[in-house]
Amino acid sequence: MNLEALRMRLSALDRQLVSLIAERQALSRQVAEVKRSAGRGTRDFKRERDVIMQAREAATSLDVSPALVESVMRLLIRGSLTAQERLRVAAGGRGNGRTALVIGGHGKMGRWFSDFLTSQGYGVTVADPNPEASSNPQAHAYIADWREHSLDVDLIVVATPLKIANEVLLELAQRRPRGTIFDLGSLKTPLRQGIQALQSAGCQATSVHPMFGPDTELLSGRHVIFIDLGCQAAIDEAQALFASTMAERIVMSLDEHDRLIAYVLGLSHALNIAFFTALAGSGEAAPRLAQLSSTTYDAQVEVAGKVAAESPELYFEIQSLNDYGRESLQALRAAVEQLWSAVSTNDAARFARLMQRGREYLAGRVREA
Ligand SMILES: O=C(O)C(=O)C[C@]1(C(=O)O)C=C[C@@H](O)C=C1
Repeated sequence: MNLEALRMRLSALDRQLVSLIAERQALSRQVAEVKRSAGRGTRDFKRERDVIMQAREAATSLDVSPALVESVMRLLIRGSLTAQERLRVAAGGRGNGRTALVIGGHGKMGRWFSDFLTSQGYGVTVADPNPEASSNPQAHAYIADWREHSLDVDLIVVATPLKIANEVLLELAQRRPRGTIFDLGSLKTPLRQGIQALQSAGCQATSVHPMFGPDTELLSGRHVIFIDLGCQAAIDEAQALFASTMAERIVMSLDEHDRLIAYVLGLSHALNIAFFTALAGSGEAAPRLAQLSSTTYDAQVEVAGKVAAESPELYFEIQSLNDYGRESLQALRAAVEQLWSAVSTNDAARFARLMQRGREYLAGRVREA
């Protein structure tokens, strides 16, 4: 058979594969329905393991790489979970007849949240000075300035950049709206004033930090943090929005949040910024490096590339506005200093101790992917 004929056979097989995937997805939606009426959760880790083991066995008997088949199965299960989670959120119908205002709803997380609320049946109004950028213009009502809104809604989500969010919370506190109010800030200490004003005004307020980016489709394995501001009704209301998702929900205090975020976001961003700054400053070496690769280097470059593409304004806020931010940046300096002194004094034992300590620390916290 010539190349052309072989490629035609491959294309025909690919079409069959795609229609089998469609059939699998349709079946998995039926499974979702059955599990929901039986009151069972969406994710079933034991079943996933069985599905993967069966596929690996079948691969072995057909002389196909079990690793290849396992990765395909994992993608398919992920596809099932995404579709099933969406169905559940929609069927949860929390928003039926309820209304929400998303201030800053045309920003990245604002758009994610507006769509999330719409999928639950909320009537969503987006307030944003930028008229463009709606992900779904038919689905949401739009107003440029939230100050012109009556605020007579069940839910107000503040999704503006951090610098503006504090002002918005202060102004909201003055108007004392009836609905539940929360912001989506990556840091909470810069919002302390606004949050306290909401508390003293007797508003039903909490503060939420979705620990995922705006491109996230599946919430399994993701975390959402809720800040306890002393109003349990607000926490319940905000948590209920995620009840039909697979996201893990965590409640903590405002200070604990920022202390932890200084490491989770602050340190990991800082490390990547240091990495690409060092590479970019490596002069002659930089273009040559692009032609080489190693597993660790490639993985690190991929993460660093994502960090470099993020908003400098947001990333600067995360470094500079956190009351606890200096602590993690200093920890990074101290760590580089320890590495430097082990290497520059040719102290192999000290270097090995650094590696050993890291291995022990990481072994204690590795989770299943
Ligand atoms: O068997 C189920 O319960 C499914 O929902 C299907 C499926 C799959 O795609 O195979 C998807 C998610 C579950 O966690 C386990 C398996």
